[in-house]
Amino acid sequence: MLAAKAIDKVSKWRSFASHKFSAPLEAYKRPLGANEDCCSGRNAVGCCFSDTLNGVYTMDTDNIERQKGRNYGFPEKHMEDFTRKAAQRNRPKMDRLSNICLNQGHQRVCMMPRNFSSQSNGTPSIDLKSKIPASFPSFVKIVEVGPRDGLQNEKEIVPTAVKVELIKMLVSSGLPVVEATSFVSPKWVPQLADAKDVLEGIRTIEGPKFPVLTPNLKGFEAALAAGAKEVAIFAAASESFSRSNLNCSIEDSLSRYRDVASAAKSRSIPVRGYISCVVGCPVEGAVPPSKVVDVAKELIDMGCNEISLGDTIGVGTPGTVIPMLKAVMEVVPVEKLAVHFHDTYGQALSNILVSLQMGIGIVDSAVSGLGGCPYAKGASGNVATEDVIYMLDGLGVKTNVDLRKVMLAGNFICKHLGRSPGSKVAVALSKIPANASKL
Ligand SMILES: CC(C)(COP(=O)([O-])OP(=O)([O-])OC[C@H]1O[C@@H](n2cnc3c(N)ncnc32)[C@H](O)[C@@H]1OP(=O)([O-])[O-])[C@@H](O)C(=O)NCCC(=O)NCCSC(=O)C[C@@](C)(O)CC(=O)[O-]
Repeated sequence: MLAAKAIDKVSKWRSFASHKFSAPLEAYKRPLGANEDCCSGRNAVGCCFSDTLNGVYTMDTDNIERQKGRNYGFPEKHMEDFTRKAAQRNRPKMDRLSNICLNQGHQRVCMMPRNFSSQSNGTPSIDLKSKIPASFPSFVKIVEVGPRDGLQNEKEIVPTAVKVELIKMLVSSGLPVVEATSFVSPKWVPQLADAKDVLEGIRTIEGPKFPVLTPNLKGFEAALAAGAKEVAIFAAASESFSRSNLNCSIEDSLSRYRDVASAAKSRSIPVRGYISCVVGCPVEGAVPPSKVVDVAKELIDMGCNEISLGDTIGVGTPGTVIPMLKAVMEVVPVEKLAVHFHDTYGQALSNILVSLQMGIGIVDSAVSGLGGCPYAKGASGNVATEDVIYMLDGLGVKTNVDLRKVMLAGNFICKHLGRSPGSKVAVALSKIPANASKL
């Protein structure tokens, strides 16, 4: 009797599962018909790029219609509308956008020309510049944070000579800013206890900027004594994270930073301000944009020349990042804003893309996707510099950074750390024969 009931339950589940999962999956495998849209929805550019990159792109719109009521935790107004009606509404826009990704038919990727580079070779068959929003920057400044954000979280302490060599390799790639180290308490972050020696090792390098993190006046004075010419202060939008990272409240940290900023001003030292947990905190969960705005305003008022908005644990998506950026842009001019995404859920590039579309022209990243914060459990590495450059090259956005040289730096540090390079670009290129790649 019991067995019969169980069999009945299993067969009901099977029929439910086959309806719920196989039908959409089959639809996903099916190539698009001539009259079907490859992309639909308000955030159509992101959808085009990410989904075409996954290969064949089709949608079971009826199934999506059924699931439309589902909310994945974002406010309704930020939900994407993938319905067939939306597709029809967006048809003219999509017709224009489809040129970006689909000149090669409905079936395959748009970002992978045969030479395995994201750059078009020769004359581009499509005019990308005319497709992107006017606010999209033509140049992006990449702030390389690998030697600091990347190495602060490594279990094994990396020798100073290796750090110095890494910085030199990164500089040789053309990176304009390489965050070198932190002058924080060595009890809190022993990995960067050699900050003074690292700065000594790069003292003679001219050209790029080497900002260092300073959590208080003690760190600021030590950094200047060691030759630092730029510093960064780092606050949080979440009270809990501030306490675990800095051992004090947000207000107390800001009060310390006012002292640092005023000391820096008197010596003409530029100060970058970080805000951590701009969309989510490992303890408090979702962080409302208003909290980020409050801290951003304080940092800008105390004289920071740049504010870097950090998704410390990498939980953001365009759905949460866009409203946060919109709110912060009310109090900080867009040219002073940078974005700093960790890639825990694989959303970093999408988040960067929407940030660029909103006019932001400064992006933080770490070679080979190194990184994570020792006081943010579960945070994965930063977005990989290689992947950011690959995307920007593909968009025709200038960085003046040589991707191959960044990859060499990535190989170097990963070899030292005993792991394979972590960028998607490095993984992809490792799978194709060397002579097939013209990257
Ligand atoms: C802020 C403190 C110092 C407070 O730490 P505390 O224990 O509250 O401070 P304290 O004043 O009681 O000092 C404790 C000891 O540290 C010394 N000390 C105090 N300050 C310094 C200093 N500057 N340099 C060197 N030593 C220092 C101080 O002299 C004393 O030494 P003792 O008397 O015990 O021998 C500590 O919490 C700290 O160092 N925190 C830094 C944590 C950190 O570096 N986190 C990672 C960077 S943030 C991040 O990664 C996020 C970001 C930026 O990437 C963006 C994102 O992704 O969101």
